[in-house]
Amino acid sequence: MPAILTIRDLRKSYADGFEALKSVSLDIEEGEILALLGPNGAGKTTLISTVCGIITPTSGSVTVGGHDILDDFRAARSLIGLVPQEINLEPFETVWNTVRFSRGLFGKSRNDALLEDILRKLSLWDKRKNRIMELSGGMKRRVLIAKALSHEPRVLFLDEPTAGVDVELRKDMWEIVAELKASGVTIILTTHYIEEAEAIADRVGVIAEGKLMLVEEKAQLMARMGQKQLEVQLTEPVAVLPDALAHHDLQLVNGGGALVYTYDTRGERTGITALLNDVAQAGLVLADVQTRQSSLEDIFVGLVSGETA
Ligand SMILES: Nc1ncnc2c1ncn2[C@@H]1O[C@H](COP(=O)(O)OP(=O)(O)OP(=O)(O)O)[C@@H](O)[C@H]1O
Repeated sequence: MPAILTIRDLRKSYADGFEALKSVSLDIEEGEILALLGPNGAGKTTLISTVCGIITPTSGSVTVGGHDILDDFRAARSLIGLVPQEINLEPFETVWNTVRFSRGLFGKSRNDALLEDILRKLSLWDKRKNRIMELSGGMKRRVLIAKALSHEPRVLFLDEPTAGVDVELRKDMWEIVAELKASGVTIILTTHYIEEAEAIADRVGVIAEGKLMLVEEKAQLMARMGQKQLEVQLTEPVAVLPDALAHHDLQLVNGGGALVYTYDTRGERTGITALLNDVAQAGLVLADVQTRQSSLEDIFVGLVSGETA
């Protein structure tokens, strides 16, 4: 799949000198869902706002569908839909007018059938004549999505779509995102919720202190999550790994005082029994054993705290 969005060496320093983005590079493929995870203040909104032309980058480049966001702003921006974090709707306007005006702002010709389709998909059709002020918080969030889709963007940014919403609405949002993907829209969403990234993303990016620390297929991250480590502490340290243990995936740690064995919990066999037999055969005596499972949360916390996961 070709990249629909290309971000190269993007940097943003705010007027007070604060460096909110430090050389971010990223390619986003057409039709994928990318979740950007990061703690408060990591730079997620700055990244999205820069791509959407709300913030001017200090350096670097961004292209959307081949259009540069600075040199060819209108063409680039017309391919993007943005669902912001804050609800920024006109309270006295009706749902229908809100969505219709938004399409008009992008200079697109009137297309009531398309808007009807969008509102129906978002379960807002029955509310089309209601004023925004008469809607629940969850419905307002749906209107934000309808508004962002009104000019038929190919890339949709959702900035923390489920922050502060109840569990039911969160699940609804996930379904909406899945349907949008099925209709061919590329989706980039920011979130604090690791389970949200697990539930809906094809790829997961972790951003911390303005840097993109990792971008990886969710399936690969999940495979990493499936890994467990067994640490075998020895009564007497050894200088080198005995030959009899060479065929096991082992690391000697703690100055030779412990062996770390990494295994896949999803495999049919973990290999632990064979390993412990071989350890005994090699004449090593166990003082203690413990296991540790790495999760996406471990990986995330390790990355954002500057430690390796
Ligand atoms: N206009 C500004 N001037 C100076 N610093 C700013 C400005 N806007 C944002 N920042 C700083 O840039 C950093 C990144 O902010 P940003 O809003 O991009 O983070 P975020 O990852 O979206 O956070 P959150 O998850 O809390 O929404 C923060 O330290 C923030 O204080």
